Amino acid sequence: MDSLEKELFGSDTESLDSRSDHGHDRHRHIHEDDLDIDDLADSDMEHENSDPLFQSIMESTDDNDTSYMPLAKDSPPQHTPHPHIPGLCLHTNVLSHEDQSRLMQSIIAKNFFKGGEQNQAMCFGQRDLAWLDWFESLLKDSGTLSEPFCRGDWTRREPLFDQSIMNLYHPGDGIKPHVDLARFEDGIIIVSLLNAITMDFYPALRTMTATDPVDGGANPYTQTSATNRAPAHSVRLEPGSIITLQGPARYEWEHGIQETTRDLVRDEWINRKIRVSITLRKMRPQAWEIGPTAAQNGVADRT
Ligand SMILES: O=C(O)CCC(=O)C(=O)O
Ligand SMILES: [Fe+2]
Repeated sequence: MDSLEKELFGSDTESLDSRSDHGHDRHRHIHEDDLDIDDLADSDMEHENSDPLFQSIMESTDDNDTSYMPLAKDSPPQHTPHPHIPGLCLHTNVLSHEDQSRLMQSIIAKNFFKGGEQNQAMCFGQRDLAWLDWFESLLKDSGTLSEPFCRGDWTRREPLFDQSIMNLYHPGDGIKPHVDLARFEDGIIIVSLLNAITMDFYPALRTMTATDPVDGGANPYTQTSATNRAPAHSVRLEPGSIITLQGPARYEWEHGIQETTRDLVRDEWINRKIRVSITLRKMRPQAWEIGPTAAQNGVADRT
């Protein structure tokens, strides 16, 4: 456990860890005006060490278990477009341990998951995401947003992101296959922290377009798709990695995470551990006009 503490809060060890659970009663909706602008100021070690989420991360660590994937610190970022899903690109080795620690410290300091009692938090606007400028530079410097992996039309938009969902997964937790709602623009990124998980992709039962009504109106879209479908493709999301979704990957494919405690990775079952993800998106202008109710409905249903 000492090793994880080092990893999280200033480190020279090789790996990080995490996981979560959900339920829609447990969603926490955060609006800019509700938040203190205290960024990392209160993220001192004492606070983190007494935080139940931090404790839970610590408890999920098993020094003898090497199944979680170390982040190759000295490896450069790699950008791998998916061979069968146009617009999906996996970017590995983007966030170092220090980068992940910085984000985790910020999440814990903001108490977004209420010490681990809630598994999803949404932020509208940028005010509570004190790390966003730094993070956008990191994305650009790492080549994650470069052509041909990401189209310039969205990577040059201002602001790049103004909506965020943070998800906490404990072993056994998942997220049902879904296409992200029409109220978000094309160009979505998902950042994986702490531990690896497998994300599955399915051809969408109902595809979407960039011009669908933001409220789903005439073309209602259900987040929850039919069960019992075998995924067409699976992608292993390592800690420190990012996936970018644009075009078909964003509108014509569903993504989801199975509710299971272990994933089959290259013939080997790997137990899940606590994982945190950050999804960053930009609201379509019309979605802001609909107001906070529509914005609140923008959360993926993790029940
Ligand atoms: O947690 C993840 O990796 C996926 C989250 C997601 O799909 C969403 O918030 O829409
Ligand atoms: Fe999603």
